[in-house]
Amino acid sequence: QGMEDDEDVDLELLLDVLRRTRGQPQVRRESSWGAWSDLLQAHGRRTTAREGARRGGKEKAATELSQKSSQQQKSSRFRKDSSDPESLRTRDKYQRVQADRIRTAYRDGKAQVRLLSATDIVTSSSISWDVPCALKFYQDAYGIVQGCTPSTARQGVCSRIVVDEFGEPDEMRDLAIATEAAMVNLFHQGGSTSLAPVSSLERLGVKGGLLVQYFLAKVKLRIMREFGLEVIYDSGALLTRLKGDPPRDEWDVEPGHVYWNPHVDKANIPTYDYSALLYLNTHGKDFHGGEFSFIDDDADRIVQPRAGRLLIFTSGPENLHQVREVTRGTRYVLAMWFTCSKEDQYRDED
Ligand SMILES: O=C(O)CCC(=O)C(=O)O
Ligand SMILES: [Fe+2]
Repeated sequence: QGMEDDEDVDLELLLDVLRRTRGQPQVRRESSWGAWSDLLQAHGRRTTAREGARRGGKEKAATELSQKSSQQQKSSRFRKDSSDPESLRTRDKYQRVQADRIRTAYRDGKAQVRLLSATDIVTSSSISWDVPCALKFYQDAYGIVQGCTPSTARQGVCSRIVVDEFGEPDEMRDLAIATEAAMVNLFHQGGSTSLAPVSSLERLGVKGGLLVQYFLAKVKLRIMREFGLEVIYDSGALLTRLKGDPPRDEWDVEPGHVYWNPHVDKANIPTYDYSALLYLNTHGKDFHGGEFSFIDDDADRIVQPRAGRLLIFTSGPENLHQVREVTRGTRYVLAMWFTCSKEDQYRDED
């Protein structure tokens, strides 16, 4: 027993990560501190426009699978916080797929590919890297929602997308200040402090609260546009502060807490479909360490946080990732998750 379910997830698709960019992404290098982007430029030259992408056999198979999936929509159902056997089975299966991905892909000595450094600025509207979707993984949570579930509109292709200057410097600074104020006298786990902003709008103050609501809506619209979706629903948000030198005080409920575990967002909350990270400050300037890394079988692919940078990606096992340990300074991020399941959308009472 045990292993049979794993075959449902088409993980061999993950073995050959397709790297393609869409349109004509442009990246400029900031002249002041740090110097890097040759790798990126080399990458850009090798990529082809998404529209011109060849539809290979794997993608065709993925389309067929997606069509088949839509006919079997009600085959299983995950319910958040539920202990019914179906939900427990789904959660258990998702955790096993995550463990499998970690076992295969998380190891020392891998190639380190920097997709974007903090000093690179994406000047085109966005830059994207495509990865094959783990389609079955999406189906099992609540069925397929055409026009929303990752890849249903895109022949089995999932993505990682970066938009720079999504938030203005002033907005990012104001939100970081509001976050810092809201986190006074809050419990923390070692270097990590998190706050669910939607249920703590008063705590964030008028400006901070408005900024969170504004960016939730703006990010949602951007995801719909980037992925060509008809609908999408909120599924939760978190403001997180990571400190390189965590204070050893009475608010520390878990000294030495490890927040840099590799994980699949959807393995932890099966109804998540799209993940978004809006960085409020900048690697190398405001903090050291704290890089975001996609953990692929062949390489780690790194995006360094930069104030105003939006990183969005599909939440399934095609996007195993980690945030690396912050070694110095303080890092702020607004993380947001979205679902295609109307029934599972975030409600304040949750
Ligand atoms: O802060 C980041 O860059 C990533 C955070 C993350 O992966 C998560 O909260 O699930
Ligand atoms: Fe995550």
